Amino acid sequence: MTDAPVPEALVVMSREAFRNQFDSERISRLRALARVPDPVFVDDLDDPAVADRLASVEVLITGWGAPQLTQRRLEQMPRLQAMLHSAGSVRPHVTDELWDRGIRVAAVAEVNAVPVAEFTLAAIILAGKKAPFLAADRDPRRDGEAGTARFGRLGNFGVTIGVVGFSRIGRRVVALVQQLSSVTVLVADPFADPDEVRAAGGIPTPLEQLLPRVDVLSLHAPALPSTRHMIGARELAALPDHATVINTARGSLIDNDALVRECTAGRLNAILDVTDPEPLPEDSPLYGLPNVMITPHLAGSLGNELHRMTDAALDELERFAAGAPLHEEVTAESLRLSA
Ligand SMILES: NC(=O)C1=CN([C@@H]2O[C@H](COP(=O)(O)OP(=O)(O)OC[C@H]3O[C@@H](n4cnc5c(N)ncnc54)[C@H](O)[C@@H]3O)[C@@H](O)[C@H]2O)C=CC1
Ligand SMILES: O=C(O)C(=O)CO
Repeated sequence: MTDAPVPEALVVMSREAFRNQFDSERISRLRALARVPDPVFVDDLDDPAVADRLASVEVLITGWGAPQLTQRRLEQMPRLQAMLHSAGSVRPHVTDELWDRGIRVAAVAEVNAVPVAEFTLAAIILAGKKAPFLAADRDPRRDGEAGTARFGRLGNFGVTIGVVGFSRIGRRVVALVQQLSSVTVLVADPFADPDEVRAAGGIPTPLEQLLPRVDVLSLHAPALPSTRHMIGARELAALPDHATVINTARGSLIDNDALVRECTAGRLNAILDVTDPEPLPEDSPLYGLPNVMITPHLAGSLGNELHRMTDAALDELERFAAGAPLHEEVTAESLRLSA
């Protein structure tokens, strides 16, 4: 530690997020790293009762439920020096004014990538076994070969996996699937360095060449205007019969209507941790299909995995307080292609 002054910190997130992310041990660590007058956290920056805290705060630890830090809000925080985001994407919370004012921004997306990649590995293995679909199948013909054939080829030996987005999560998925005994991993990402993809065990492949070759398509690109419906009717039609689409990224990457058509026809299977819209309307045909497994956006953050994100944000606070470089600093430029 240096003799740098101890910064004043405040946690800004929903009450539920705070309860999930900050147990007494982590509140103690926060208090050891920073001056934290009461309240430790606020969920409403517009509450007049917190105006004094905003006037003196130097570091915000943000999370789910935090508002966007607009110019108006930043004017309430004249001493703010850093925003350390302890949840998934920082994008909805930031504005250019942060960087214009020289406020430093850090994220924990690398840490958040770990459980998403692990969930994806599990989904890929189960998709090979067709386990979620066979478990959900209520067709009396499901016993034996006839049952399994409805969902496609069975098994993980020799499968081809298509990874879209050599992102933080995509890279981890490519690394994790190397542990499977015999898989081919194709990677579509126009911004990735092909040598890095090859070094990780993937084969750089343009999306249109990847689609017809995969047993499993796993999406890991960020939600940007350029990625909206990147998997549309044409791309889904290019997938082989019985391929499984895994989406842990964002629902907007897929044209939902086209996916509904393919899955209702029984031609494709899907494992969806994210949907468009989210949640799906109660009458969405996707709910009733045995070839579709839907989880409620849980891949990245649930239960004890939230503590890993809190710890990573507190590690950033420790670095900030010591005047050390931040581990995952976000700049306006680094957000251009990012989640
Ligand atoms: N299900 C969950 O709980 C969670 C989902 N996510 C989502 O997972 C996805 C990946 O997150 P990260 O790995 O942090 O993303 P990231 O921010 O690391 O992704 C950036 C990379 O995506 C790639 N990319 C950009 N445009 C692309 C395109 N058109 N085609 C292919 N690749 C493209 C580029 O290589 C870029 O560097 C995001 O959509 C994110 O919102 C993230 C955390 C939790
Ligand atoms: O915030 C995100 O990006 C998530 O998807 C939840 O971890």
